[in-house]
Amino acid sequence: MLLSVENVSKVFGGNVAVDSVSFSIEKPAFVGIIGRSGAGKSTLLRMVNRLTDASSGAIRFEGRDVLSLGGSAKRAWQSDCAMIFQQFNLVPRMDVVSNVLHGTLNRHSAFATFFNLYPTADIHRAIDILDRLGIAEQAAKRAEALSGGQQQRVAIARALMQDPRIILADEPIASLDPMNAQVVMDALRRIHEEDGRMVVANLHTLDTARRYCDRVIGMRAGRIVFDGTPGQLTTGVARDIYGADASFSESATSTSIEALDANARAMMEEAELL
Ligand SMILES: Nc1ncnc2c1ncn2[C@@H]1O[C@H](COP(=O)(O)OP(=O)(O)OP(=O)(O)O)[C@@H](O)[C@H]1O
Repeated sequence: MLLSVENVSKVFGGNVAVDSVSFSIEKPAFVGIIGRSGAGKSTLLRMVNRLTDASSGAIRFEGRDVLSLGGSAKRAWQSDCAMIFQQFNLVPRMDVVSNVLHGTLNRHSAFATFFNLYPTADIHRAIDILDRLGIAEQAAKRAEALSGGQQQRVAIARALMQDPRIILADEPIASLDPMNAQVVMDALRRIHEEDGRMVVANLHTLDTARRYCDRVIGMRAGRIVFDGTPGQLTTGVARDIYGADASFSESATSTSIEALDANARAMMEEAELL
């Protein structure tokens, strides 16, 4: 068993954000977590990474309880499961390579980091990773000068600098247009396939989950209401996950260009604009 989440809950005040969630991942799969806003997806990922403390339950990686880790052991675990965020979380005014090198922060002294003194080998590695993601030519630019899709690839490069076993991606494409969303998802899928790293991604669109994931977990109001293959994720199941009524439209949760077009068309027809 690689990763196991056992009866994990998180309560904020009186609000149960994650309600006794259990699942396990046996091999380094590409797993998507879907559900409407507020379902508890972010909180769940943040508990795995130890950014948020769980209220109860256990999370084990290769049998080791990650919720009880402290100090350097906790930091080592956070290196093993790199997080990627919707808003990229780069340092905007800093150049791309330095942003990527920040991924090695845990390994260097505060002094070396403050003065941007990174070993040459790390700099070469950072550029190799950027090259692999198709953005090496952006290396010297400030992060803020890049497109959203490029910035998210810089964030992925920074994560890869940690050489993580798991990549936890919290809505990695929610801020991107469909074209950039595809580039970023393709990059994550390729990293998964070529390096054998586990990817667990919160996704807000069904079609992305169907297209990229080996397994999809559906959350509703803090609970897991679906856990299966993309093939088992029928429209009926999706309706249940999203808690939508009969007017539920798949294209409304889609990022694909065709589906968005179809959706816009339907809305315009409804408004009698066409
Ligand atoms: N730091 C916090 N303090 C209080 N309540 C919180 C906090 N973080 C999340 N919550 C609450 O926990 C619930 C689950 O939120 P969470 O962000 O995990 O959901 P989500 O499925 O990731 O949704 P979204 O896609 O909008 O981020 C929500 O009701 C939210 O308001």
